[in-house]
Parts: sequence; C-alpha cells; structure tokens
Amino acid sequence: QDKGTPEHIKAVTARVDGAFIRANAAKTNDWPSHGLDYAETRFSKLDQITTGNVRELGLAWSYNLESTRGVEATPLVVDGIMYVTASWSVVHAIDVRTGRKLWSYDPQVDKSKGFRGCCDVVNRGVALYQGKVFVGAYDGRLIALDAATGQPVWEKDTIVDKTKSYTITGAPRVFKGKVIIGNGGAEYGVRGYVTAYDAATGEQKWRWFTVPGDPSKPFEDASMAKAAKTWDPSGKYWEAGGGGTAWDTLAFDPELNLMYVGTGNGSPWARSKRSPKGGDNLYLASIVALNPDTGQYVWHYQQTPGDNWDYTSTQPMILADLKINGKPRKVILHAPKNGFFFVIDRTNGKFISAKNFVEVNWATGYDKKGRPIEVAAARQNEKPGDSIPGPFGAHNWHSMSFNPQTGLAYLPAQNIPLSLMDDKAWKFNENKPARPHAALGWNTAMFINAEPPKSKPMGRLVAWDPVAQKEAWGVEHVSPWNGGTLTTAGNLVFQGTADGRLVAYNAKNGEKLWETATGTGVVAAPTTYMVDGKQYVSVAVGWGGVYGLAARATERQGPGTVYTFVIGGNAPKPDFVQYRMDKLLQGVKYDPAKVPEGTLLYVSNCVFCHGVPGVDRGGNIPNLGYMNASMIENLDKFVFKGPAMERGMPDFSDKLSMEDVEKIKAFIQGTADAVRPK
Ligand SMILES: O=C(O)c1cc(C(=O)O)c2c(n1)C(=O)C(=O)c1cc(C(=O)O)[nH]c1-2
Ligand SMILES: [Ca+2]
Repeated sequence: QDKGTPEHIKAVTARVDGAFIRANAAKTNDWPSHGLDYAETRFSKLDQITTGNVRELGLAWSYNLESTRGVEATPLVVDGIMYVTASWSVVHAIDVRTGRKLWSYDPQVDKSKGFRGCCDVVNRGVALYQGKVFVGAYDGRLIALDAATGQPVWEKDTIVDKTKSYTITGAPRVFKGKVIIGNGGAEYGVRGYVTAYDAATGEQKWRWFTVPGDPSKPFEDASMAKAAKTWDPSGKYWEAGGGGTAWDTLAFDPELNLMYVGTGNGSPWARSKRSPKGGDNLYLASIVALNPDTGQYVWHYQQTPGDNWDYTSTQPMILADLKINGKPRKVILHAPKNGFFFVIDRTNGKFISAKNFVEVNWATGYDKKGRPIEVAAARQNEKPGDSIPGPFGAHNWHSMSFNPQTGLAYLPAQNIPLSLMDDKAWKFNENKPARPHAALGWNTAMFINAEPPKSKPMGRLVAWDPVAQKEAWGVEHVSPWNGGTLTTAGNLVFQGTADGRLVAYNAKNGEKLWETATGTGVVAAPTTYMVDGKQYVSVAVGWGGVYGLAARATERQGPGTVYTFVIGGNAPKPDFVQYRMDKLLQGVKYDPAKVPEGTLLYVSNCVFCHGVPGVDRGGNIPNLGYMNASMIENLDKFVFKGPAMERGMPDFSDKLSMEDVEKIKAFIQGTADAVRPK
C-alpha cells in the first residue's frame, strides 16, 4: 500500500484506540496522544538516537505552518502521518516521509474575538481516535475531523455561557471512547468545567464543574455542595465565576479507572474579593480525580488553598511508579505554577511530598498533611510587592517529561518578575483605567506592576529527582519561557529555548551534546517516533504564549514551522526572518500633562499585548515604542476598527474616546522619551 494516500491514512488512524495507545506505550514507535501515553510521561523508549550519535542529527525537512502567533502544539504521529496545530487552532496533517502537506483545516475562528483569551491565540494540539482528529477551537468549539481528509465530521460548542469569555487552548484527550476537554477564561470571570463527548458522535456524556455555582440553585453534584462550604457567599463568588478553569493538563490511569484534572486559578485572583471571609475555595488550584465513565468526583488534593496569586495547577501532570522509602508507590508528579514539586499518591490523592524547585516567597514549605506553610505577608497586598513565583508561574503549561532510567523529571522553570497589589475598589466587569486589561474583560481584582518588580528574570532547565525532592542538575538559559521537554531511552533530553535553539542534553548529567538554530523562540515540546525503521525528532516552533506576546529573546521572528530531524539529515534550513523593529519612537507631538492618565489607560487596554513602550522590545505583537511615528500619530485609525483586527487586534470603538487615544499617545511617546539614552 502506498504511504500517505487517504487509504493508508484511513487504515493507520482507524487503529488508534485505547488498546493501541496502551500497546504503543511498550515500544513507543508512534506518538499517538498528547503526552505520548496515558501517563503523559513524554519518555520515549526509542534508542536509535543516543548520546553517542545525537551530534549527527540533521534536518530531514521543515514545514511552514503559516502562522505568526504562538505555536504550542505537540505533534502526534502514527505510521509517519503527523497532526499538529498552529495558532488560531488551525490543524495541519503532514506526511513525515516527504515533509509535505496532506491537508489543513482552519476552523475560521473570529479573529476580532482574540482578546477573549488571556494568553495568545494558541493551541496545544489534537487528539486522535478511531480515524478522527479532535481539535478544540479557540472560540470553544470541539471539532472532529476525518483523519484522512480533514473534513469535519461533528462539531460541538463546549461553552455554557456565550456572554462570558471562555476559550479552548488545550489539547483534547480521548479516554475510553470519550473526548475530554476543559476551557480557559479564569482571568475574565468564568466558572471552570470539563466535558466529555462521545468520540464517534459528539454526544455529550458528562460535565464536571470545578467550582460551585450560585448556592440559591441546586448544586450539580455532591462535590459542588462540599466545595461550596469552602467559599464565602458574601463575596457572591458565582457572579465572577470563581475560576478553576481546566485549560491544559489531563491524564488517565486505566488500571485505577481514574482520570486526573489539573484546575486553575481563582477568578478574580484576589481571594479578599472572591471570598471575603477566606476559605480554601475548592477545587481551585487542585488535582482532582474523576471517574472517566461518569465524570463523578472521586478525590482531590488542593495545592494552593485559597489561591491569591493566579497559581494554576493546570501544569502538565505525569503518572509514574516510584519506590519511596522502599515501597512502590503509584504517584502523580506535578510542578504547578506555585513553585513546588509535588509527589501525590494517585490511588487516593494523599500527599507524599513537596519541595520548592525555585525560590518562592509565598510559603516556606508544606506540612505533613500537605498544607502549605504560608508566609503571612504574601496575602497582605496593601502595597505592591513581587509575587515569587508571579502569575506567569515558576513553571507554566510547557510540557514536563519523566525518564524512569534516570529517575528524573525535566521541566522548564522560571521567574518572570511581577508585582501585585489588591484592588480594593474592584467590582465585577467594571472597566476602569489602571485595572489590568479591564477594557478587554479581565477581572483580577489586583493591580499588576503598580510599582516595578524587583526580582530578576530567570529561565532554567531543571532535572528534578522526585524521590529525593532535589535538583539533580540544571542548565541556566538566557531568558524565561523556554520550551517543553522530551526524554528518551537514548539517555537524552530535548528542549527548545526562548533564544531560538533546539538542544539535546545527556539525561543523566545535563551535558550539552547537540544544538540547532530554529529561527525563532521555541515554546512547544518535541516528539520522537519511528517511520520505516528510522527514529525522527520533530518540534513545532512559533514564539508566543502569554510571555511571548510582548517579549522575546531572539532577533528573528516566525513563521510557525515544524522541524523534523533524523540522523544524517541534510535538508536546507528555511530562510530565517529578521525581526522588524523601527528605531525608538520619536517626534509624536503630545501634551506631557496627559501622560499620567495615558499610563492608566494603557494598563487597562494595551499593556499585556504590546508591553511597555521602549522598555519591552516586542514579541509576536509589536512594541509601540518602536513604531514609525506616523503610526502612533494615527493611532485612532488602528484602535477603532483598524486593519490589525484581521490579525487579532480588538476593536476599541466602545472602550476608548478620541480624547483617551490622545492620552495613550502621550504615554507612548512620553515613555519612549523618558527611556531614550541621553
Ligand atoms: O485561567 C485561565 O483560564 C487560563 C487560561 C490560559 C490558556 O487557556 O491559555 C492560560 C492561563 N490561564 C494562565 O494563567 C497562563 O499563565 C497561561 C499561559 C498560557 C500560554 O499559552 O502561554 N496560557 C495561559
Ligand atoms: Ca489563569
């Protein structure tokens, strides 16, 4: 049979089901699900590429994803058929044998609604099951495609309330014939949940909410009634949704018949506003075990009780079997945003251990019962102070991997400095200058960087020993926001970096063995798989995600590209594109008296995408301090139904007046002038 024909694709993808995914885990010849296997280990048993020959790795082909925003997807591959997503949830099917496009599918997300997600218009990849490819579109639709042709088979809107800013950025998983997906939106005032759909028909099978709703209405299930006792109703938490969005990690243990959900931060961030009398606010920032057949709650472990810092627990979980104190234990390994590395018993949710893998200033450790020992000052946000880790997390969605041969987990750790302070006057959905992105629907109830943060940015590849709870080795990077990791039986760790390289390390000791330039920063994780007896390594590259909107660590820019490497590969690299940036803005006429008000408007409308003018240097969205003066002089033409709307810029017609635009112009030019070297 010819490979890459619709008949071949149909035959090989039809085989992918639960039994296939479990059988594949023994040899890992294919990469059929997001984290490689149900345990999400990202540990490949392939060992053709080793510490001995990795230096001979070369490019087999590159593929242009034709996207300019963040690319966060892990490519799936079965028998040389690759499925990967670009920004705006566009799916590409690629023939690994030739590097050519088989088909692509664009769900046609309305780009004027890009602002309804906090953190770039990203997508972390697809799921594959019985001849179908499943993608969560940014606007909340879950779409099943024919794996051979890319034609839609069914489509479901996963969103419970279309007036709220719900999105999907995560990769669906298929457990026992059901497609599972969660949503994003906890910066906007939403209530989190996960939903299961029949893979064949799209029929909804169950839905589990992560936080309680309005207590005057019946609770959906016993877990919600239990959770409601940990929320103060005087805060009317249900009006701002409560949060807890499960926007990324899911895992499955078929023996225990449990699936695991990592839940997100509180909405709003400030607990004093969400739940004024305190409380743990279940099930925020938790790992929750559900019955995959029914969606019924089984147990939970809350990592950050009463979250107050955007400490999501949505970071990738790994199921591992470890020997702890001489006893074999079935555990979950987890390094959420809050900076602690957790080992949890996955049979019952009992805490085993936690240790900080970076410097933190909100807790000194965890007690025996698994409660954090908080630093009191961390909740007293009367004055701006660095939250360490900050809302970008000590570790974000970037995939972790675990190698049972070395016993080490590999994760990109970081510090991205931000200061926080309570917003005492916050009201739900009230758009006021100085409230972070309030014009776009954000509801943090906190001011961000009202004073500049004092901590230092940091990015580090950490090899963590989860039994000893300590770092075995680490590699310092030049910037935070580095890519997810892959580890292999060839004793290797692969990681892409913010400064535009794909690097291979010795998994035991961190020695750098190989690297190649990728043209732009890498945030996604690599995969590896066999095709016709040869081991390949692929990575989808495209600088972005929340930190990549306004900052960068390379002088090169997009487009989103898939690179595939093989021993002896010698295909030419595509031309790298130089980052286009004008000189520091000069000559826009403005009234200096307008700068202070312009500053506050900039915070409530512009800052997370465009960064601080002349201070940040632009990411996948340009910095306004380095524009041509005529663009800033004509700023109104860009903010009111402007030409960038088709690239995802919001329309500010009902948010800003002409007078506001004048103030913002004053802030942009004033800031550029203030930072200009004398
Ligand atoms: O609370 C949420 O619902 C939510 C959603 C998302 C998302 O869907 O991408 C992110 C976050 N929070 C978040 O806190 C965060 O740091 C983040 C980074 C990214 C990214 O893709 O780079 N997404 C998200
Ligand atoms: Ca969040």
